[in-house]
Amino acid sequence: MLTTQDFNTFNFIDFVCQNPDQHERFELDIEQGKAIFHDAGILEFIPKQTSDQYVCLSCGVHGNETAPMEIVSDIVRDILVGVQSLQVNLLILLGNPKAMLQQERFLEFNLNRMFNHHWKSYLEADPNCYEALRAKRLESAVQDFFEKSPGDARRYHYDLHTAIRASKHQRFAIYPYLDGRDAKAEQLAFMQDCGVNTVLLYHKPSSTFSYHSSHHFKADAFTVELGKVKPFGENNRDDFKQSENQLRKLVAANYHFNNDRSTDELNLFAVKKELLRVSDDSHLNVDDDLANFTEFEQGFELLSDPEEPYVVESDGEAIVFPNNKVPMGQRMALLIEPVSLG
Ligand SMILES: O=C(O)CCC(=O)N[C@@H](CCC(=O)O)C(=O)O
Ligand SMILES: [Zn+2]
Repeated sequence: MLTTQDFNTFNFIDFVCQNPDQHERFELDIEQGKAIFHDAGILEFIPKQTSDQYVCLSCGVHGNETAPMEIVSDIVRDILVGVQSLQVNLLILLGNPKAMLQQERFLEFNLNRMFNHHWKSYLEADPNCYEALRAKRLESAVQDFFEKSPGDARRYHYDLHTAIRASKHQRFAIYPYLDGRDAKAEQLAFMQDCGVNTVLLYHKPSSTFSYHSSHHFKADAFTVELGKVKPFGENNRDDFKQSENQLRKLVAANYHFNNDRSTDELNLFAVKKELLRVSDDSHLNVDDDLANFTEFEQGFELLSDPEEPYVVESDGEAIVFPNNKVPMGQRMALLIEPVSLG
């Protein structure tokens, strides 16, 4: 059991690694309010002063994306110790503890393809599917958290990732489909303040965690790619400092959202097409080390497939997240094009 004496050395990653099957809820009174350990990797902080801001920071939805877990773990320790001010309702989620233990992206299935209730079909096929059970549990944690917020409260969910490959834009975010709502200038400004100068507007509902929070709870939600995947301990934390500092400001209710920041420096893209695996023979003709946002020339056969190949239609079409190792029906890459704010 955790006591206040342990706070100085508390490491959320180690704690979750040691207790991946811990499902018992326990509460601790801390100097700045309350810490509620709901389940493995599900930790809620309630500040002493009531707040109308509900912030969810998730990381480790892919178990090998270590830098965001290190950042979040440090923030947790600093809240417990009292050196990080806690002025918002905060939900911290470490998404896939068992994949993290193995430093793998996932055990069996990609957790970030299971939200928005997509876990149901996986559970029908296998009632013990770890990732499906985890998606269900994470959804209920987010639901309990956001449903406590009054109607006019601010709800935020930043799902922190790192990308498999290098990227022409080192940090970038996916703004999930907004179901007809407008992109928010203040959110794009927040991304820029985090050092995220590239945003990709998603074009349709999806099964990602950020879309789930955006769709069901009208949260301002993003998937944020903060850098490149590296093993624990090998991240250069200076590369992440700017993002970490803004997240810390947010937790301290010390970040002031504003609509007036210029978006001149923002690279905005929209998804033109999802390239899906449609057969066992679907194959992207890209090198393993090809950087995200690499552009292609018209006429290049980007996706080979006997039935549905994709040939680049115009110069400058680019891709992100190319992956030849996805199951049938899942996306092998996103084809994107630059856009400007309407
Ligand atoms: O680098 C890669 O290929 C994957 C990085 C990653 O995990 N990205 C997320 C993006 C989620 C979204 O589209 O909002 C994912 O693929 O789940
Ligand atoms: Zn990821």
